[in-house]
Amino acid sequence: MTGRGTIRIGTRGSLLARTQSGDVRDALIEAGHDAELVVITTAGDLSAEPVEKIGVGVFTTAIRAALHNGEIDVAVHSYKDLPTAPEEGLTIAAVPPRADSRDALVAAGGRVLGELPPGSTVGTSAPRRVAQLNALGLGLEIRPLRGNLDTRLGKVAGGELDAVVVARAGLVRIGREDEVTEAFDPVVLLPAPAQGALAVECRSDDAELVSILAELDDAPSRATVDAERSVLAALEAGCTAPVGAIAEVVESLDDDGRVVDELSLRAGVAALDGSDEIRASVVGPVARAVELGRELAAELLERGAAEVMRD
Ligand SMILES: NCc1[nH]cc(CCC(=O)O)c1CC(=O)O
Repeated sequence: MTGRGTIRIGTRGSLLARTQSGDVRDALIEAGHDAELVVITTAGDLSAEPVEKIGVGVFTTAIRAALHNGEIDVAVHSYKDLPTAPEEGLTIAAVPPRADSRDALVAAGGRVLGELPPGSTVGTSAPRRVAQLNALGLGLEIRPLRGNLDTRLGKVAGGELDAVVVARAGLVRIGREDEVTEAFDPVVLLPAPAQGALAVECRSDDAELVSILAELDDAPSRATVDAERSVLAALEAGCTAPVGAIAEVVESLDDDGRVVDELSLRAGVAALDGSDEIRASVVGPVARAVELGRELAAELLERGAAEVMRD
């Protein structure tokens, strides 16, 4: 037990947010600390507008404000929702073991993507998903989609859409992974940088809490997220940009035949209408995660990524 009293964890009110914050609370309790959830309503929860309209960071600003003013001690974010710029006075003290980073299709009739005929309606608002789905050239009708996961899945069950594309991790967290009809290999659809990862944040000057939370950190998960977000930052793009990235820790053999961990990173950008797409990949030391991301972004830019994203 710590002498500091109950650790207050700020969370959005959605089932997904409460579940993932609840996991962090449970991990803290498991480690012998007192912790509780404090639900905070964000502008993103109140608006049905596409995220590109209401702005990057819409889900996280209110929670960070509560952290700054001391209403809460810890914020648990979906890492992919965080702007790439670091927040003054706050520290990401832990990246817990990451969930599946892949995007998932939930289609009527249990169909996979290749079974959807041209003209099928597929709901998703993320420009990254729109662009990559269009680039596949399947003649799909991409429709805007917002709201919590329950609302999104309801559009398929209710017959309004033939399919939706969402993050598989979100469905796993709310116990609805059974509804996934296809988990997209990144070769088909590159996930959002940091998808499936959590960022556990606290005030930088709360040294005691920084070290308590550090016990929840998973180094490989942090390395993959650092690499992916480094691509995004170097492209000067935000979480609503048509940028996909996935990093994985893979085993390889060094010059002496010893098994060593390396970081494999793939990333790409696509034009919203699918008319153009650029992808690249790199493999290197895990300790160079951020540099590898920057190098990959530089290659993408050299090959015209800025122009592709503008189209
Ligand atoms: N943009 C919304 C969002 N932010 C985090 C998740 C859940 C998955 C995750 O933690 O990456 C989702 C839903 C989705 O993209 O389908």
